[in-house]
Amino acid sequence: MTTQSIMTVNDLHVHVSTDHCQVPILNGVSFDLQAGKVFGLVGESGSGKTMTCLALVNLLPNKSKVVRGSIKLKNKDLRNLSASEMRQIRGKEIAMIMQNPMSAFNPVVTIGQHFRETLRTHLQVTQKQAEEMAIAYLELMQLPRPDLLLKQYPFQLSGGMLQRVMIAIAVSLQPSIIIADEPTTALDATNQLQILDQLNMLRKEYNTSILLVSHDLGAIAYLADEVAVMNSGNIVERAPVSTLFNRPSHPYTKALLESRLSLSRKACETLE
Ligand SMILES: Nc1ncnc2c1ncn2[C@@H]1O[C@H](COP(=O)(O)OP(=O)(O)OP(=O)(O)O)[C@@H](O)[C@H]1O
Repeated sequence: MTTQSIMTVNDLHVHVSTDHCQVPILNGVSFDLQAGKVFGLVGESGSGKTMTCLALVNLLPNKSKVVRGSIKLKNKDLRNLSASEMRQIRGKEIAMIMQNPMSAFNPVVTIGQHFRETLRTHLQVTQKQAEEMAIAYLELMQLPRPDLLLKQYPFQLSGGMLQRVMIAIAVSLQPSIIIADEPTTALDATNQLQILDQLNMLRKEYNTSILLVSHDLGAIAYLADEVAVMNSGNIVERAPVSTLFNRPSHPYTKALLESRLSLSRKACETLE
């Protein structure tokens, strides 16, 4: 089967301005995302994973900016788009699922309003059609009683349910790419597995490309086809998932895998 490249990131450099100088945060990051494939991004805290994700959707924090490189979505360079063109791309073409689902929702707005607003911003649908679509996508994410769920407020749902609602909203626009930055970190083990299974279902069902950022190497091994390892704003190694875990070549990758293994060993010893 041939693979289709959806996004190509080439030589991406991001700097943060301080009062005195420009601090490099990303130093020439390159990768591509393929339809129906999961690309995993791993690396220690502060290595630049989140900044990479934010750069792709033009949501870098204040004082930081892309200074070099290209981000091509289906051959269109996102760096040349206006703010309003970029708003159309976010959601419709590229959806983001973040670590803390609660912060993605307005606490005084019901799930139904969130859903309808997202759909009606991007698609020409009536309130009734938006409601029917919302119910269908909540069902797809195996959420019980979607009709009741639409009337509830975010704080009335558990973290796992809210994360699934966020994914349902993201998927309802059938984006080509889902950027999932630590999507399971805030969840317990059962919910973590469910979310990973649902992301897996989405890439198979809709051929969605997924950029999965996680410090959880188990989650990466479970879902990713290819993995890139980041260190200090650089991708130091990139390989198919089984190669990376079985035959890591870069010393930093070896150290990262070893440190996680020794943590698991220590946890097992504590339990013995
Ligand atoms: N809002 C910001 N303003 C300036 N610098 C930032 C900002 N957010 C992050 N940074 C810096 O950018 C670098 C990369 O951070 P980033 O959040 O991308 O790391 P990460 O790999 O996602 O880490 P983590 O796993 O802890 O989320 C770090 O040096 C960090 O201090």
